[in-house]
Amino acid sequence: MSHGTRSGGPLTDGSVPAGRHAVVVGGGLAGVTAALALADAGVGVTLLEGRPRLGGLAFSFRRGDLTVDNGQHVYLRCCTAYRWFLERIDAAALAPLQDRLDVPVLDVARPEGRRLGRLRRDALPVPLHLGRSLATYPHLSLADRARTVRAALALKGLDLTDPALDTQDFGSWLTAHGQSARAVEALWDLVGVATLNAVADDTSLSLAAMVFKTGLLSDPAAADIGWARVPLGELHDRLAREALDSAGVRTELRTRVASVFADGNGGWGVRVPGETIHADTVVLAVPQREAYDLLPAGALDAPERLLAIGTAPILNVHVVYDRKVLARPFLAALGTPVQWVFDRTEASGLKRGQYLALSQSVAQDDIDEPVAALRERYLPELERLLPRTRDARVEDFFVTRERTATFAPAPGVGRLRPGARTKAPGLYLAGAWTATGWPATMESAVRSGVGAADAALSALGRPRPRRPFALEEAAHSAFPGDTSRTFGHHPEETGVALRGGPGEG
Ligand SMILES: Cc1cc2nc3c(=O)[nH]c(=O)nc-3n(C[C@H](O)[C@H](O)[C@H](O)COP(=O)(O)OP(=O)(O)OC[C@H]3O[C@@H](n4cnc5c(N)ncnc54)[C@H](O)[C@@H]3O)c2cc1C
Repeated sequence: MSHGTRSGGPLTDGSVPAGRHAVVVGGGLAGVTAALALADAGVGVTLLEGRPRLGGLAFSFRRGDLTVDNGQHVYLRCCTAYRWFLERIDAAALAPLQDRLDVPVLDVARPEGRRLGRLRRDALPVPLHLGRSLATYPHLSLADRARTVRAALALKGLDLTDPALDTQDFGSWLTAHGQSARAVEALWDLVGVATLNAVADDTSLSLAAMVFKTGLLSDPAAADIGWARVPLGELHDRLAREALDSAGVRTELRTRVASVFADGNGGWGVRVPGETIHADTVVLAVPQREAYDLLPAGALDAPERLLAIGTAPILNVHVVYDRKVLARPFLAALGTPVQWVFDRTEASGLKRGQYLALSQSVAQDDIDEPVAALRERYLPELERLLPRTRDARVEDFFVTRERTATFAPAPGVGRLRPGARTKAPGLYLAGAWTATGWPATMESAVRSGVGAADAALSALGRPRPRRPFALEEAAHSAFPGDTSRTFGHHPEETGVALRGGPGEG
């Protein structure tokens, strides 16, 4: 960037009208969303990202001829905000959803040998849509299956607006509702570990109930799984950048923000190396620790709470075989340290053989292990899981480590997560870790970006869209009284004019 002092926004002639400049700090999904939402509403936006790419925690890199994702990412049909985001950047076709939820679950630790089960849905109303699948799920005893249905119905009855839920842990609740250790392993943690990045004992009942209610007990199609058939960078970096460019957002990569300060004229100064950018609105869409460092004094009542939000690691183990060893696009595993295995061959550009990525959540035990130790641990496990690997040659083996992949969804985390508004006028927070009601997901990141943009537009007095943005309705139905959310206050005031949003037409 050049040196000097200037206003944010598209700086072609420096004549952007006052009251319409926003700087968004952080080019992850939250920041890109906030920038798009503000620009779509007519605000001049500068997006500042410290790294040489957009996409934050969901990105790709090159390794020889392969394009590798730092971690396998999936989303569900109920992720309405992330689905909007995909549409907005013209990428929905590149990350399609299953027609119907169908998860192969392979147990390799049964005395009688390997056994494949499936979690899938029928076209029946909730909760019958899962009835047949649960009734025939071979990884649970008959008694466990019956008790699972009873617990699911009890979960469905929980009031997500009850703050007491966040003080309890999901594991104790499951035990109190008759769930055996096996039911937790083969069902509740199978889903929960992948979506929450914590085992039931370490998870807030509030967040767990939100995930299971929204994903499995709201709409029959809610848990249909979607994932990118191209590298994540194609979506979150290249196509996001194209959308930002055509919306008129000025995007600066490799531009790390050093501080944010009140400029004395009712606006904000944003310091980057060699320069200060002035703006009326600043959205901090950075991780919680960085937000803590950048927040001016007095912007939050208890900023130290941000530092109390824990983090949790995810490890991805990448193995390239010289031949095809897995016939399905993905599977979940039981009775082995391997959790979920995805076929990445096509997305990575591999021309010969097969490339598998093992997505290992709750990876505290593995995250600092040397590659050699991980190789020794996981290759034999893959031989147990996928017999065809026994004759295959390993062409490449490497790992990607994300030590702070998500915030830890521990009991009590709910009261630590701030909303989009701060006490400082014109300064907003976004990020998957803010108070969206969702665990640390792409959905939470996009929702937070919409929430921050919405709060900013409301304060700027920007015209509201005729129709409330559909996310608002979706959020209300999931969290009817969640006052920590930052979508607007009343229907005609809510939502951001997001092009291509499902409520438009
Ligand atoms: C391995 C892995 C697997 C995952 N799997 C899934 C999944 O299957 N499904 C799912 O929904 N979610 C998944 N997630 C979570 C999901 O990726 C995140 O929740 C989401 O991407 C967070 O987006 P964000 O914008 O809130 O934050 P981030 O992605 O952290 O973005 C913050 C950005 O701010 C930038 N920044 C920080 N400080 C500054 C500064 N001072 N100046 C300028 N820029 C700055 C950072 O460089 C970064 O780009 C996974 C995450 C990981 C790591």
